[in-house]
Amino acid sequence: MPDTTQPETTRTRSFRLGVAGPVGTGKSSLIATVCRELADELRLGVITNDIYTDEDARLLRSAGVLDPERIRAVETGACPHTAIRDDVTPNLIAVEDLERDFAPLDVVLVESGGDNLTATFSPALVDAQIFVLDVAGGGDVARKGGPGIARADLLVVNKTDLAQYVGVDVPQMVKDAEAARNGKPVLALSRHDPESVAGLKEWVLAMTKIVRDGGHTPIDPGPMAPHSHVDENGVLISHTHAHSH
Ligand SMILES: Nc1nc2c(ncn2[C@@H]2O[C@H](COP(=O)(O)OP(=O)(O)OP(=O)(O)O)[C@@H](O)[C@H]2O)c(=O)[nH]1
Repeated sequence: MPDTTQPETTRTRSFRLGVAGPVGTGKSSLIATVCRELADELRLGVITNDIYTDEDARLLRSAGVLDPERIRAVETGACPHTAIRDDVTPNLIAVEDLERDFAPLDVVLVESGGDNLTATFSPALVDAQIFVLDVAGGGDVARKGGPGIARADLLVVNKTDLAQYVGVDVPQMVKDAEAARNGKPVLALSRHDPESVAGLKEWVLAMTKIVRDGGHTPIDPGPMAPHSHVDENGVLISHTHAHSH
């Protein structure tokens, strides 16, 4: 018997958690880790965003960490931040379809396409967001700031196992990140370090509870910085201010 004592929204609406960050910092791997660690405790779904392919979704399905049908891809066909900030409709439809098909889901993880340091999710799409950096991008990245680094709900400094090979001082990088974030949490993570993986698991569980209890207000980390990129026809597109597309 369906539970008719609760309003529709609370029965089908999941905690929507965005994962953004520059190309290759480990967003898909982090989502795979969350699924591996929490699939027994939480009912999970995943939406990936790629520009032209469903590669990230296929990679996650092949990792065998979640029922493959709970992992769906949105092909953005445009620069990744458009689909997570400016026109979130295809992503919202994908999230709502997943929530309906597998109701009730506890958490839907939405992976952004790899972009630059400035891409963050709109609060219209996700309730909270993780921004992922990695040590291989250089120890000074955290100091450079940007909306994701400064205001995402969690900043992850990933692949700490590689720090020794790229000459990065992880505690210093974390300290710099904390200084840029006004007390918001920073997690040094490596999938090879069980203690750090436990820290990630703990954060997701705690945030799930806070969002479920209505104790969290989604925030917009801030507008895009001016940037340019080449579209599929090789034409240079410049976005010179926050709302240029
Ligand atoms: N050494 C190490 N490598 C990692 C770790 N996490 C991810 N990687 C590797 O980093 C590379 C990129 O990881 P992905 O998870 O595909 O990164 P992504 O951010 O999803 O990449 P895009 O979707 O292309 O932006 C892969 O070769 C991963 O195996 C980690 O904790 N330690």
